[in-house]
Amino acid sequence: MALTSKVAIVTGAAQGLGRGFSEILLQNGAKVALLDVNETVGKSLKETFDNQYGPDKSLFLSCNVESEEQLKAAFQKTIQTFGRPHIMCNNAGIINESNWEKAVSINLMGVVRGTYLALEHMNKLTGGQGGVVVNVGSLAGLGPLPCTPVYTATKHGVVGFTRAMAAASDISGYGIRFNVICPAFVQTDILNALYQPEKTGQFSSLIENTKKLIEMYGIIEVPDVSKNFLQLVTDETKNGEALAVLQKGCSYVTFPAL
Ligand SMILES: NC(=O)C1=CN([C@@H]2O[C@H](COP(=O)(O)OP(=O)(O)OC[C@H]3O[C@@H](n4cnc5c(N)ncnc54)[C@H](O)[C@@H]3O)[C@@H](O)[C@H]2O)C=CC1
Ligand SMILES: CC/C=C\CC(=O)/C=C/C=C\C=C\C=C\[C@@H](O)[C@@H](O)C/C=C\CCC(=O)O
Repeated sequence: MALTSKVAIVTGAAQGLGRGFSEILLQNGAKVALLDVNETVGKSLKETFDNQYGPDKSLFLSCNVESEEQLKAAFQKTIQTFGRPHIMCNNAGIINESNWEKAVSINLMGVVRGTYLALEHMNKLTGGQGGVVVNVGSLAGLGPLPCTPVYTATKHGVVGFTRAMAAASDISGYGIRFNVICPAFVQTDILNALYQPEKTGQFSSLIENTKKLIEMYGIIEVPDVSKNFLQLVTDETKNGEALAVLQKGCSYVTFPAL
């Protein structure tokens, strides 16, 4: 998929991986709707992108992915401004084992909400142009992260949901590809949560295990993930793929055929 003039929507775009994904899409000629609950940082990023890529290449929209109404409004505003979307990245996510219902609502339900809205507007069977959805899982979506059982569950859910959507699209002919990116530890603010007892809750005592995992896997930088994200967006042979991104390199996950 060539990205020139394509329309992308990225959730959690204000910072971290979402900012990286948005930036590489802009660098490759796409127009990007930046959705985030953090208005201050999101509006500041929009100013930065305006200076780098021009004022008509990105759009910041305040949006909480816990709200179906706000996501629907963000899609409508994107379509009014740029036209129908071709690319959807459901990236917004948190760590909160204390308020685990919030983590489920954002990390898993927010991905379902965003994916279903993308299907509604991109499905070739209902007038859409087709396209690609890249959901953000985690290495914790492929194996357990002991300090965050619910976060692990949400990410396993994102992986399974995305693979099922890819299979449904293949069978039904939506013309949409669905892939999931599964990074290990990346240098962003979310890592701070691992050291905050109010976020790790009853699993705060596992901090030493977490530190060992971080030592074992290392910490990768956002651009190393963004370049692999771009592969999932542009390579039209990729549907139903889970791409693990580790410090030692990246690999497409082979799942057992049961
Ligand atoms: N940093 C890491 O080590 C890894 C992160 N991930 C995933 O990457 C995604 C992005 O996280 P990071 O960039 O690392 O963290 P981050 O905390 O730097 O960025 C998360 C962004 O999502 C936004 N956000 C949070 N809740 C939201 C909501 N309800 N609605 C809309 N936006 C919301 C935040 O305002 C922030 O801009 C998450 O899904 C995370 O689980 C996956 C693997 C590794
Ligand atoms: C609490 C989350 C902190 C930051 C965000 C995030 O998602 C980071 C995840 C980083 C690492 C997760 C590691 C999980 C490790 C084990 O469960 C393994 O079983 C993972 C499965 C396959 C690993 C493949 C490999 O090591 O080559």
